[in-house]
Amino acid sequence: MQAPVAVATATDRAGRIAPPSFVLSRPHGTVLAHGVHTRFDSAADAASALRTGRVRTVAGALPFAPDHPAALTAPEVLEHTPTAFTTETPALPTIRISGVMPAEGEHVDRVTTALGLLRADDNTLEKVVLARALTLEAESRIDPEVLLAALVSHDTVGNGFSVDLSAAGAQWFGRHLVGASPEVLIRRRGDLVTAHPLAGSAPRSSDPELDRATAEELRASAKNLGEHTHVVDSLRASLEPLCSELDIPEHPSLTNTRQLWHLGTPVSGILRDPSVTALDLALAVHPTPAICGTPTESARDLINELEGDRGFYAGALGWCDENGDGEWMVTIRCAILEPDGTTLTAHAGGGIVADSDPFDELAETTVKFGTVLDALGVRR
Ligand SMILES: C=C(O[C@@H]1C=C(C(=O)O)C=C[C@H]1O)C(=O)O
Repeated sequence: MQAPVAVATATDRAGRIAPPSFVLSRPHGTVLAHGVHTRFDSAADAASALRTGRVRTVAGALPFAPDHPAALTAPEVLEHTPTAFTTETPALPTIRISGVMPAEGEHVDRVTTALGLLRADDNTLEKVVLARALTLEAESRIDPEVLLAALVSHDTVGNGFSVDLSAAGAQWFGRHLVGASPEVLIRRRGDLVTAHPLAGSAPRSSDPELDRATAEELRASAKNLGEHTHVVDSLRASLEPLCSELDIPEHPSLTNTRQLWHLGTPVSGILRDPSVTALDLALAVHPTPAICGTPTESARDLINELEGDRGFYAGALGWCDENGDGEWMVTIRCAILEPDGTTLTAHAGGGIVADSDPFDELAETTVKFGTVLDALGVRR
């Protein structure tokens, strides 16, 4: 294992070294936010403060529901390091599953309800992403940085994040969002805009032949290709007005995590107006049908009715610098750590279309929980 990355430090009022309020580890580098210059619970305010130069940089998380409070901070220092967050794999206390929300049968029922709407002759709903949650209990307190280290060291390419949600207000104070998302919502570097939407999933296998066969089956699956098309079409519609050139391959390619195969499409475009920042772009494309559905409003209403408030699950997290550059990930394969440091709530969901099977959908969420559960050594 490599030595930990050197991190610039900020101190709190008592002079203690404060941990970074935001860390996003990616294969090509890590971004850390230190100290707090301004907190924003409104993404629109943060976006306008960036555009007008009132703040130089912003990092944090956007919720699933665009009208709910965001957890964004203009930090004192936004630090970039050239590698993934490398660290020793930490020792973790025993963590066990303490709750399943809703019960598995209820998730199957919710998917069945959605299928009734998706299959109705007079219905316009084409896709909806339904999720469920697990609560986890640790035997002793865990720091978010330790969870981050565990997540990054379990991820095959070094993805991982930890975000202090305090900026979103009293309800979120002291809570942290931790996870390892494989999905790039949007990235801006100069006038180059890229995204890597994922939709369509199949479980990995330890048998290499079966693993390959599953991947090839996914690539040819009409149901999964259909799920994927919704996301690509939505990104095209959001990005076309903002980009002078937009390159979207006709067919998705295979991509994987330790637990899953996904269909993914590398999207790239050239930004028309250089004053549009990475945060503006994230707000323009979120929520995509990878985590919400098609049409957006009907899917969001159904999610609200069946699941209630998702908080920061299925939102976005990332950063934007003084040049307007930045990277935003889709907030999946994640959990919220409570201020007590021992309770976590993990979420996982999947896209439902007319030819989905409710039990396969339940199984897909179970595999997706694996990202967090495997990294934290939770026995199932
Ligand atoms: C919603 C999640 O994942 C999303 C849904 C996918 C699908 O339905 O196939 C695949 C990747 C993600 O865009 C999740 O992990 O919770």
